Amino acid sequence: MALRACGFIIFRRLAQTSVDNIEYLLLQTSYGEHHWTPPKGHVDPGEDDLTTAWRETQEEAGLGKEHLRVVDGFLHRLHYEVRGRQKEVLYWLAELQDPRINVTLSDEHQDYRWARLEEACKLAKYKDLQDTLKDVQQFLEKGEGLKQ
Ligand SMILES: Nc1nc2c(ncn2[C@@H]2O[C@H](COP(=O)(O)OP(=O)(O)OP(=O)(O)OP(=O)(O)OC[C@H]3O[C@@H](n4cnc5c(=O)[nH]c(N)nc54)[C@H](O)[C@@H]3O)[C@@H](O)[C@H]2O)c(=O)[nH]1
Repeated sequence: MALRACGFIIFRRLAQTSVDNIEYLLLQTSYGEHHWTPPKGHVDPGEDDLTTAWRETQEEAGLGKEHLRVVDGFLHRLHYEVRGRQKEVLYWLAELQDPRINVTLSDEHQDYRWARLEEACKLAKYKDLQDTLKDVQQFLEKGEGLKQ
């Protein structure tokens, strides 16, 4: 069976009225190649996808429903291979309501970064993830998904 993981692309705006200061949250694994991704993780047996996204975001970043506003109408799917197995990753989009809220990491990650698009794309070195972040940026720059 294919691997399946779910999570959130989380962004914050330091000035809530502007779209030119959007930052994305990326976490760096404390294992393997120390790669950077948004919070996400494997779907447990019987768990629905969005529940997984919330659970993993809480576990990996310490952020929950009280901190995040989910953006309607955005869901991206990535497909890549991990150790010879196909993996599907679903990302919803959410805004950190108060940009001053702290991120709390678990043992699975050793660092995190709030990064603007260009830096986020450098950290997230996979083209499919970079393209997803660029799509998010365009979506937000069109004014979609933003609460003024
Ligand atoms: N010690 C150790 N332990 C590990 C290791 N590996 C896992 N653990 C354990 O698993 C638990 C985590 O479980 P969850 O949190 O539930 O799941 P996920 O969040 O799904 O976690 P993963 O890290 O398994 O999955 P990915 O992020 O998908 O990375 C897998 C590979 O895919 C590539 N890759 C990543 N992102 C992209 C992308 O966007 N685009 C493309 N194209 N490629 C991408 C990249 O090459 C990468 O190496 C940890 O607690 C560990 O116990 C490991 O190497 N050493």
